[in-house]
Amino acid sequence: MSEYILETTSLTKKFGKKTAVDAVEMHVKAGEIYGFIGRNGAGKTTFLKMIANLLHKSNGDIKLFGSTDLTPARGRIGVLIENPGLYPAMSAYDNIKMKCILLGIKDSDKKIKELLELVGLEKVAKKNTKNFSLGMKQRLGLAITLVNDPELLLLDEPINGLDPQGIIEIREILLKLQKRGMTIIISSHILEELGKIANRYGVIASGQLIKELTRDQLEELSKNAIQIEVDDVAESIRVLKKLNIDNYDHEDNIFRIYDLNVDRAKLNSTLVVNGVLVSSIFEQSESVEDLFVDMMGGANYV
Ligand SMILES: Nc1ncnc2c1ncn2[C@@H]1O[C@H](COP(=O)(O)OP(=O)(O)OP(=O)(O)O)[C@@H](O)[C@H]1O
Repeated sequence: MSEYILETTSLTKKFGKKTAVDAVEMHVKAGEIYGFIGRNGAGKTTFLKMIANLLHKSNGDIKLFGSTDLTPARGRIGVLIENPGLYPAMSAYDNIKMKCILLGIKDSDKKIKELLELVGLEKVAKKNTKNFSLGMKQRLGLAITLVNDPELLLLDEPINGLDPQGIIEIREILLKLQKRGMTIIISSHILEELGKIANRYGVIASGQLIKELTRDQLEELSKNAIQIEVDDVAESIRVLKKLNIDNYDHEDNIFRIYDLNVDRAKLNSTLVVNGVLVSSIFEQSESVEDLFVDMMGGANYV
């Protein structure tokens, strides 16, 4: 069986000539919180809608729970995309009850109370939802999404428009759900908040999944390092070995050395003596925020 709960291959959606999702290959493992990051219009909602069968794909494949038989698999997911769609004249309790009735769940009282408690709305259970704050509405929407005990939750911008307290509340609920074994995909353009809870990230820009990386990889990238750009990778590796520098990695011709005590002048001159052209050498410390901005195409990207 596939190690992924969700796996897409070349998943594509075109609206006329516009390619909103462009050959996306996403990989989500069981138990992860997957942060799906991209600017407005990058293609997050369109992607999630295809997974949830709210939009037909133009091309590519979707595998859910290791299977391409998506009808039963979709019964195991919960979806909160765009507004929660509440009945404003009904109480929080009755809004959840409506979903239970729709799904044919009988004797739902215990379940409804548990869900209200999970999302911190037990004290306002009998109040009409029309006077709820945005945060309360989102939490109720989440509770409704959980009625069928989904194993995978798709949340599209669930913290959009929430105040800091509202964001913290949603974050805590998601962490509780993860502890229970749920897998969660959460899309957002608010990088900082995802940075705190996600285990894996997918960065999307102009419909393309630019990068997938784990939290460990992200932390590694945001560690302080001496960064050097060289013209000869093989020779540089030999020089680093000669200088007993082994705490480094490199991507193409850019090396990142994580030992900040390395003598930069000596490093530079040794490389040059060995025929390596060094086009830059500097200490780099990039915040997680900056890293994401870079991956999404820079601060001025539109
Ligand atoms: N039904 C549609 N018809 C035509 N174009 C569409 C349609 N839905 C989305 N698009 C376009 O596809 C692109 C991706 O939109 P999408 O809503 O998926 O992005 P997003 O990352 O979710 O951004 P946002 O958070 O602003 O919704 C955008 O350029 C959008 O204008």
